[in-house]
Amino acid sequence: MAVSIRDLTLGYDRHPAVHHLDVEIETGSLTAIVGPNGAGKSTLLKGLTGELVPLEGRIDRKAARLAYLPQLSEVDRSFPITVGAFVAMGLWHRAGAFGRIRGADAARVAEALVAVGLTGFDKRPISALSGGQMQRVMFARVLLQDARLILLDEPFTALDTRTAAELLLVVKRWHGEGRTVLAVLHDMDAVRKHFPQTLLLAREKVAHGPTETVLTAENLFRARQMAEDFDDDAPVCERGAA
Ligand SMILES: Nc1ncnc2c1ncn2[C@@H]1O[C@H](COP(=O)(O)OP(=O)(O)OP(=O)(O)O)[C@@H](O)[C@H]1O
Repeated sequence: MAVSIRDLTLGYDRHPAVHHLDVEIETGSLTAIVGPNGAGKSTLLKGLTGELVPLEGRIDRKAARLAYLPQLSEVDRSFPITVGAFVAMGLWHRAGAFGRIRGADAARVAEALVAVGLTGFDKRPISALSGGQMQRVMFARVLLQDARLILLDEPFTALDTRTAAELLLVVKRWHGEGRTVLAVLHDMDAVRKHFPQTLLLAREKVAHGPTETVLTAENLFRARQMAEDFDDDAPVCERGAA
């Protein structure tokens, strides 16, 4: 098991956004996390990275190192850093936070840029990139992290068809290499076509398992109904109080 989630409640200012979640993620699985807006999908990824500490329950993960691709909108693209330096951050596990990137590592950065179709972009400032190019740069950084557990938050949103298709191939390569991949997605057709496992979330788990058994009309209807009842002012643990 790559990730074991037990009775997990996550939230902000003690208001729960993910409620009493029990999920086991198999090692080497390729899982889509889907659900209505505000369902807690990004929150769950932040719990898995450790950015958010559980209000209740626990997360056990086998992999010591994970890679996380945040939503593009969360990345400060005005920060004065070159593409090469941004991608090289993926090598921190080798070089240390203040280590210098040189020799073989510089070659690795160049290779990662080639792999995402950005050959020769290393000296450009990230502020000069389009959204799709920036998304490719973030994929290159994940490539260098060489992590067994990879978390992707809306990796294909706002990309043109070609860029999305190319980055999907990168995700499939990670899956082929036996890495565990979890991706928050909104495009149900893409999920049905390319993601064998799905977790359908509406603050609580609606369903988890093989995609065709999860994305049924009945489950999607239930998730929508649960979304209508979302209460951002709910106390920290309604179920516990009941
Ligand atoms: N930093 C934050 N501070 C306070 N509340 C937050 C914060 N981030 C998210 N929330 C709230 O937590 C709930 C779940 O949000 P989350 O972003 O996890 O949902 P999501 O399923 O990823 O939604 P979307 O599909 O719209 O991206 C929402 O009610 C949201 O307003």
